[in-house]
Amino acid sequence: MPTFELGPNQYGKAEIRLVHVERTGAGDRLTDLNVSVALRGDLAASHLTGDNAAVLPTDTQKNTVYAFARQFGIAGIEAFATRLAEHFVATQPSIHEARVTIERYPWIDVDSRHCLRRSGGEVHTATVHHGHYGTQVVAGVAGLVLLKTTDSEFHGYLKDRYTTLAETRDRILATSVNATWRTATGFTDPEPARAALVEAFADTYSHALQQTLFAMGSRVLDRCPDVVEVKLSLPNRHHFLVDLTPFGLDNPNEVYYAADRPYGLIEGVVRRDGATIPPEVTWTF
Ligand SMILES: O=c1[nH]c(=O)c2[nH]c(=O)[nH]c2[nH]1
Repeated sequence: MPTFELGPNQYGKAEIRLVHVERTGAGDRLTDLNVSVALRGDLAASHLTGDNAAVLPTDTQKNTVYAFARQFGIAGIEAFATRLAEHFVATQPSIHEARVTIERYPWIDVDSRHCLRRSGGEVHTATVHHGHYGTQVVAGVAGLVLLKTTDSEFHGYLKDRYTTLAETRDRILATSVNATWRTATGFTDPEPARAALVEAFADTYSHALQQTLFAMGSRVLDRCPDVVEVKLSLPNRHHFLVDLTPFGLDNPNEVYYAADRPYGLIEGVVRRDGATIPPEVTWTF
């Protein structure tokens, strides 16, 4: 009968998506992190016999990350990771080593108040349809990630027996803009359309992402006379306020869990009155 032994092992909560908003009078400061924790120590029994006496649950590790963000803020990712790693080793005798890895996603201020754009990842697109009908140019932008730390509400919606969503008068609104626009005349500079999308997202007080979508499309039509219609596909990147009350902490719109899926997907076309889509032009969102 062969015998086997347990080799090196570690465990922890990976990819804890934490968004921290420091609300200052001079504009909100956003920190967007992906935190992973790995712990090592006297953990053989949990693997060999199922005895969990030495196991600090990964769920607890996740809670600690959110609670520390509220209690201590996030001055820098090195300091935040060090505080967490030291905590796990100092407070749990069974844990001898901790590795905390943090990725920080950089954001750029769109205005001096509440709107930011995530840097990198944005793609500009162009699709040309050419045939007996002439040439149709569809230009666009994809992966343009925008976020407002406030000026967004969602309430007054339908409720049925399956509804659990709480109405909110103040939430984070974030999306990754996928937009295409069709011009009547062919080539056009995409920058004014892109700028109009960002500007409308920033300055529209939102009651729903649907309303923001229409405002964004309308702003493009307003600013770009040669654009006939705009198609928008806006994933609602949900940010859920973390309930810190079990840890004796309040959460005045400061610590959020950034969920990646599932997400709402709000899509629509905004066009000039009377604009017709040539049947030859097949839209792709
Ligand atoms: O802006 C929103 N539109 C919705 O249709 C919706 N549905 C939901 O659960 N949250 C939101 N937010």
